[in-house]
Amino acid sequence: MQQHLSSVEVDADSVIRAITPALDASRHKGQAGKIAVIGGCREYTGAPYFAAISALKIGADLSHVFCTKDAAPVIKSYSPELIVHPILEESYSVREEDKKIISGKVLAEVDKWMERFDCLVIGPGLGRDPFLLDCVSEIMRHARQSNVPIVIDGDGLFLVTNNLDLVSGYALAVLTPNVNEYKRLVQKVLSSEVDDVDGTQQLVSLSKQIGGVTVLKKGKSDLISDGATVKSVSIYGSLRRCGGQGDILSGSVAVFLSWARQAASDPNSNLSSKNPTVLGCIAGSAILRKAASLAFSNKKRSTVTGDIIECLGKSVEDVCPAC
Ligand SMILES: NC(=O)C1=CN([C@@H]2O[C@H](COP(=O)(O)OP(=O)(O)OC[C@H]3O[C@@H](n4cnc5c(N)ncnc54)[C@H](OP(=O)(O)O)[C@@H]3O)[C@@H](O)[C@H]2O)[C@@H](O)CC1
Ligand SMILES: Nc1ncnc2c1ncn2[C@@H]1O[C@H](COP(=O)(O)OP(=O)(O)OP(=O)(O)O)[C@@H](O)[C@H]1O
Ligand SMILES: [Mg+2]
Repeated sequence: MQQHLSSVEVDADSVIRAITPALDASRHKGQAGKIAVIGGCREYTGAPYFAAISALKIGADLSHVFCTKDAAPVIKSYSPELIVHPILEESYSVREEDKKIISGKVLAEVDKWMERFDCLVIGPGLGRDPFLLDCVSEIMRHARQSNVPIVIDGDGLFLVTNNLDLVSGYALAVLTPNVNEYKRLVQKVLSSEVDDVDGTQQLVSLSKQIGGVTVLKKGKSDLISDGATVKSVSIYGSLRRCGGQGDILSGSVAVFLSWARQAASDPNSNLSSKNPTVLGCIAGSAILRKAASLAFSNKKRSTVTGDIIECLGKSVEDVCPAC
């Protein structure tokens, strides 16, 4: 009989404690993380907001959003905490002959900031406009050249699934597919259907086939693989499946991934042999689930994504007290 590969449930609290930086009076603004979300268009303004504000609520210092011109005032009005750049354009607002100039301008705007970012989150509420996605492909290429980690979610996964070279072999890329997004990835990369019997082995194959990119497959348990191992996070979350929880997750993974890289660079740390993208996924998933559980215990059926975001701080504090 064929042996099935099983995932290992991780001690997520230990990971969170190992990578979360201590709050220290000598640290300056920015050291706890500068995150940028590339997303937000005419239809979706909630998703990029959820991802960006979650990064701040977990403990990042600065959170930017690069979105379309018409999404920007809406996102700004949700929160003064976010730095919002109204730079992306959709096809409907661009003449064919202006596309080259405009995409050059978009790229120049993002490039001004690129090297300062600790992580990009690409895709929450991005939409699927072809011109916009072409610009975002260029942004991804530049992020990769600058060694900036990227978390790819939502419509970013639509883009990447159809252009695997954008991430293939990039060790600092994380894909966070939901059930649908995973199905499309498996079909494209492995030319097969999702294996419900030996899903763990299939996840490893998927990650390997994209050159060791870390994949966080969302579901009842979140499964994380970089092609070498499979870790599982099954901490109880909530019974509510309101939209936006994946967006929280993407912002959360971005912060913890940045912290994991920072922690591993300390010569006294024993994290240097661990993959920071995997550590970031473990911590991000666990904190979202803990926050969802706290929110659900208060709000039950009326729990919405904003309630979960309000519990992110406590879910970090319970594991890693600030002082
Ligand atoms: N407030 C906002 O601005 C938000 C904006 N968002 C943004 O929307 C964009 C598109 O992302 P997405 O997630 O809606 O697209 P996709 O994955 O194709 O799902 C579409 C449909 O698939 C189904 N379905 C889903 N899960 C399933 C499951 N487990 N098992 C079975 N079926 C399942 C379900 O369809 P139904 O049940 O109606 O048939 C679902 O409605 C993207 O940019 C994202 O960031 C969101 O982040 C939410 C908050
Ligand atoms: N069946 C489930 N049981 C428990 N938790 C789940 C389940 N499905 C998803 N989750 C939790 O919700 C989080 C978001 O997963 P989900 O599949 O809703 O993402 P999504 O569809 O991308 O969300 P979004 O609406 O933000 O786009 C996961 O990380 C996981 O913690
Ligand atoms: Mg999603």
